[in-house]
Amino acid sequence: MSVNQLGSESVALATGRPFDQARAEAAVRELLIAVGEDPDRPGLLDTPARVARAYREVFAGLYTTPDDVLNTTFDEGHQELVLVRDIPMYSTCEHHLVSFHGVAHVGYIPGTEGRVTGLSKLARLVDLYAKRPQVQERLTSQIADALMSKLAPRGAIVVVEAEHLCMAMRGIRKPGASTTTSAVRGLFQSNSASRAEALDLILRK
Ligand SMILES: Nc1nc2c(ncn2[C@@H]2O[C@H](COP(=O)(O)OP(=O)(O)OP(=O)(O)O)[C@@H](O)[C@H]2O)c(=O)[nH]1
Ligand SMILES: [Zn+2]
Repeated sequence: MSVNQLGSESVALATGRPFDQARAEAAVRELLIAVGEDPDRPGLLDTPARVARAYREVFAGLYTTPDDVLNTTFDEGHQELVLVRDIPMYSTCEHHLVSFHGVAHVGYIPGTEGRVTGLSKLARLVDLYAKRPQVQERLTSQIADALMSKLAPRGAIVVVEAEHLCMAMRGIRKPGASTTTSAVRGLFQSNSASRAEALDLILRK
């Protein structure tokens, strides 16, 4: 079984520990008490278990590797850009544990053998890294680096556009502010014309 199916043997890559439902529930209950709530009132009785399950889902990428995702390649002989735009993306800011969300655009130029992967695998790769405590810059780079190491393309380009709820619902309170990050590798780094062409396709509305 693939570890990305979140089976009982799934363990976090960083710590080697599996998801601990009981511990997560206890932590949520404790948090409710800390903010002055009564976790035993009827509306909150099931909340710790529910939130723990939600966290397991939101952080599923802690238990998944690119090998689980980029496991299908086709020998298409395609030598030009492959680009999937506007992949919906929900991640979690590691500073405040609230969502940042938006879209990711993922492109690559296949290697000399022209091997390509399934289009859905690019979206799975975005999910894998988004479903971890993250910062947007690292999320963007990790997607590009995984593409380079697993597909050996001539180049990879990733652009993420997101709104950070930690900047919208609290703190500086600027809803609508959008952050764009890019990561370019290989040909897109060395050849400014290729980079400009891809960025034009990616950012064209
Ligand atoms: N570069 C970067 N910064 C982020 C990201 N997500 C959140 N941040 C920022 O992380 C910073 C954390 O700053 P701190 O001063 O430690 O925390 P804070 O007091 O809650 O900061 P404010 O949000 O300004 O109230 C904030 O400026 C956030 O906007 C991200 O993905 N990338
Ligand atoms: Zn934040």
